[in-house]
Amino acid sequence: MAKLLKKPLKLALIQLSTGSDKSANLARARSKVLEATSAGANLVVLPECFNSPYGVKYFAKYAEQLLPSPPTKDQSPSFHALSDLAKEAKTYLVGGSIPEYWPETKKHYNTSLTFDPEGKLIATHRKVHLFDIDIPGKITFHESEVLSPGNKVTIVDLPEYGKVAIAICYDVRFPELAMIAARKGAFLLLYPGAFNLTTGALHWELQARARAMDNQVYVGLCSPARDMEAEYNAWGHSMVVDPNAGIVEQLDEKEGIAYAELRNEKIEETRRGIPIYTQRRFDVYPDVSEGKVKYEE
Ligand SMILES: NC(=O)CC(=O)C(=O)O
Repeated sequence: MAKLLKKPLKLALIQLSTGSDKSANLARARSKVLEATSAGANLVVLPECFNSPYGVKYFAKYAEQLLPSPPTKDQSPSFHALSDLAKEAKTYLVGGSIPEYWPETKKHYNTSLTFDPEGKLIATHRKVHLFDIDIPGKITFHESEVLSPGNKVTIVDLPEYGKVAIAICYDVRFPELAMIAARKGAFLLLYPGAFNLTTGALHWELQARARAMDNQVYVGLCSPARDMEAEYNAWGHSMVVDPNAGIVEQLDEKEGIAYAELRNEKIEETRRGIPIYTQRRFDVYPDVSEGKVKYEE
């Protein structure tokens, strides 16, 4: 069996307290990322909308221009803060997500930027599935009032470690995306995400464990910390799940960092024990990772 994860990797998910002051959010993210790398993290993840409050009315207000890449500091202070931070901390950094504006098309996106330890941008993922839901008496949310969807599966190859898939929050509910990434060789599926008190209680842990179980890979969900003063109350509970669907680490709702040591042996042991990877019946149903798939490495 080829090694999906070439050597052990220490993952850190930063469950960040965020507020309405973008500069303060960026400064707080910097101090927590440096704390994580001081503790030995090689790959650090920030939450969805880590530089702004999460809400339809905030997307345009906080949006930054990311294209053409690289943007200037005026166009995207967050791009430069993340790039500088990855370099300073000498880490792979998944910059949660930020609201993006592309003036040529006048479209907004919910976009995740990933940087390597030299500060180079190595992946961009625009949230593919927009969070449009209506649970009467509980929560109504329509990202599509402002945002446009991304249109690809995103996989990034970290040369020393292997392939990691990056998607955002509601994307976790679509098993096809995870399955495609896993079948293209990802050892880890990462989702910066901000579930809420309704959907978090229902499905946060279940989604993480289901994606891990279906694909026998590691899964990381990284939430903002809960703020009961904010209009949108994030669920928190950032967590890492192993390839056998076991919870390696899960936070409560407060600010914190979830750490996990990821090892290839755990993937191999899981796949040896329950060998669904070699038992698929593509003569009965199609392989979703083949054919017309838009993805980018
Ligand atoms: N915020 C999201 O995109 C998704 C979410 O909260 C959910 O799926 O539940």
